[in-house]
Amino acid sequence: MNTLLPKKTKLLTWPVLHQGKLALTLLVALLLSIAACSSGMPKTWQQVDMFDVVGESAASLMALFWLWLLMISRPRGRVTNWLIVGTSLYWLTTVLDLIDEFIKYPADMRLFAWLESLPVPVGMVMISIGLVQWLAEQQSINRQLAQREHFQREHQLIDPVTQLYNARYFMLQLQREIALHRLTDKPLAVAIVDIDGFAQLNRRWGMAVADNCLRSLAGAIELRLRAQDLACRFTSDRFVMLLPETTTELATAVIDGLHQHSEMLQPQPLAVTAVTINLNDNESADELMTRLTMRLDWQKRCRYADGQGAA
Ligand SMILES: Nc1nc2c(ncn2[C@@H]2O[C@H](COP(=O)(O)OP(=O)(O)OP(=O)(O)O)[C@@H](O)[C@H]2O)c(=O)[nH]1
Repeated sequence: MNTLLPKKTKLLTWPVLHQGKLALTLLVALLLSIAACSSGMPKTWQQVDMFDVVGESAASLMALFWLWLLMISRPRGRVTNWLIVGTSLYWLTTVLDLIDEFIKYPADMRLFAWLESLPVPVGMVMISIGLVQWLAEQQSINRQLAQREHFQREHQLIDPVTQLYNARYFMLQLQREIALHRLTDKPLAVAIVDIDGFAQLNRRWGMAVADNCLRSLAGAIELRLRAQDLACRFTSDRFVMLLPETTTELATAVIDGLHQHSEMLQPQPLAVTAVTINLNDNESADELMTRLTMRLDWQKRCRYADGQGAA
């Protein structure tokens, strides 16, 4: 079952936006009916063809229903005007057609015969123009919706605190870079940076200060990267860097610089543990990241054992 469809369509909504057009159409229908009835003589019951009456009534009711649907569903505008005026013309001719079943006009009176037939093609042409413009309008709306959806998808990949891309985006880019690495065989390095004692920093200074620390570190990381590199927030206090065409020596220099930078950060100096590794042959993105985080955890244990990390 399609759960996107509304459970109940409200057909009895008053067409607030088009009540002027509705009133005008009904007034014209009334005037035409009075003019038609007063211009001819009523037919006897023997002259009335009930099959025709049923057919004409159904056509008239359906046209009125289409008009109503347009009026309750469409906004004001050019496309709507084409559709409503065209459908109104068509409906008015069906009303005259129905009256014609009960009224016999004088033989020399051609006016109502014309009014019954001429507005039909005009109305049909207007409806067709409206439908073509409706199609163009719908395509434009679809394009806008697609752009909005793309924008939202992009924003789901961005960490709201640091405005860096998140882990999901990092993994997508890593897979892409690994595929490129296999073609070019150029070195590919990844680095991970973890703040020491971030939970304690949170407890001591509060969330707002801790968030500022995350932003400062994110800024410091971005400062050290080249245009082709990528930095992302990986988990709570962990950042990852993707460093294409980078040897271990170069990547180590980047994270050494980051150590110095983080110790001078405002509002709070940070101690960080950082590790970098290069992609091995035939290694997948997941395997690379598992190796990287295992190396980081080992490094943290060593730092804490040496008394360098936070308590
Ligand atoms: N301010 C802030 N804190 C966060 C955010 N996301 C996660 N945290 C907190 O970050 C802390 C991370 O704790 P841990 O993973 O133990 O990190 P740690 O205290 O640095 O421990 P080690 O990594 O072993 O040094 C937790 O207290 C989380 O509640 C965030 O967006 N902002």
